[in-house]
Amino acid sequence: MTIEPRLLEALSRVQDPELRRPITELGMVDSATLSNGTAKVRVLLTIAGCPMRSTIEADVDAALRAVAEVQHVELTLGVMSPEQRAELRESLVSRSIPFSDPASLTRVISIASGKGGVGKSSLTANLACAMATDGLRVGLIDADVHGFSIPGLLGIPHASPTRVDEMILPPVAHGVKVISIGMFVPDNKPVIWRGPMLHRALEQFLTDVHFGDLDVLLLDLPPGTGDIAISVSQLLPGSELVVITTPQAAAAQVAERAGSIAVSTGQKVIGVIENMSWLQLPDGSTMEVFGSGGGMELAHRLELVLGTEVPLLGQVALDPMLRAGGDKGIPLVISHPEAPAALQITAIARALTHRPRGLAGRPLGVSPR
Ligand SMILES: Nc1ncnc2c1ncn2[C@@H]1O[C@H](COP(=O)(O)OP(=O)(O)OP(=O)(O)O)[C@@H](O)[C@H]1O
Repeated sequence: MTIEPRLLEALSRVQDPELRRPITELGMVDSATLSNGTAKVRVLLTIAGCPMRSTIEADVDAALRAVAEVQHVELTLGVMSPEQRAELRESLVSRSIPFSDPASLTRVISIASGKGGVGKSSLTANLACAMATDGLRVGLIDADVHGFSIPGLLGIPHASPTRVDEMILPPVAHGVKVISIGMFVPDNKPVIWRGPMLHRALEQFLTDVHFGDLDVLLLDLPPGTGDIAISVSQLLPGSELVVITTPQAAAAQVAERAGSIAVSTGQKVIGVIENMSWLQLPDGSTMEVFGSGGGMELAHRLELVLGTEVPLLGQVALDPMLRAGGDKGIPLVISHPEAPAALQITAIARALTHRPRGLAGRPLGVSPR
């Protein structure tokens, strides 16, 4: 195997679109020679039917043509042998959950709600896209076993992960690496597993799915205080919780239960988001369709229960375009980033990711009830 150093340098700038690592590090460059202005390169794909074949081909071609001495490119594509794939897998797959390592720099944030329909999944999808738009490396796990809506909200309702032997590569939508329990059950049927089955499924996701280095991992939890919330706290002890509510007093009371689960799981509740806070009318006035004050009330209640500071991270207006964006699979923060609701979500995303080391989630010195 010969690899010409100038070509190697150029090829090190080509990333495998799924593994997000330079192809030179993944053992994909089989040979690369340069003679009389012709670069002859052989690149090995991880699997025969690699869906990213043409992207890799184009990226390699462009990288080689950027080398001053190269006038012609002769690129051939091959496929890794089972031994080469095993070697690659060994280098990538860790048998433990990378995000539970105390040294992990990934911020893990679970999004919870007291009941369904408050916009938890819509906000999670938009928050993830807002973070990715800000240049962060974002993963999103749809753990809402009662209704896997995240792939649809992100425009990839039928996407399935790519498998390289036992390694699972998540599909990417709007710059977010997405995995959903729905991608592993036949016909996207709701899952009726409970307790240990769910725990095992989540554990497998977190271990086998290769997310690569992430800045943030968001989890869309099922509404209420179910088994998944407990599993998340056990499998990802460093994970933090955000609770979504609507402005209605009754909704805030139900949401308090979802937040106060943190007392027993030991998770930090880092804030509350109030969704559907008001509707902007054509004359410029606002209508509080679902009442007001629920977000603030929930934040106060959780502070009392948990004995830690729980800020209201923001309020998001009702916006028919947000609903339409969800139906089309293009989140509002992407399609209409200037819309008030999109700006509110982006501000919350920034508050979550650029949090100064404040009191949020830390004991206030008040005894929990
Ligand atoms: N701010 C908003 N403005 C307008 N529509 C919204 C807003 N937030 C959510 N919706 C709409 O409300 C409905 C419920 O939202 P979503 O499915 O995200 O809720 P959820 O809390 O995740 O529910 P579940 O947990 O039952 O899946 C959807 O049709 C969604 O488009």
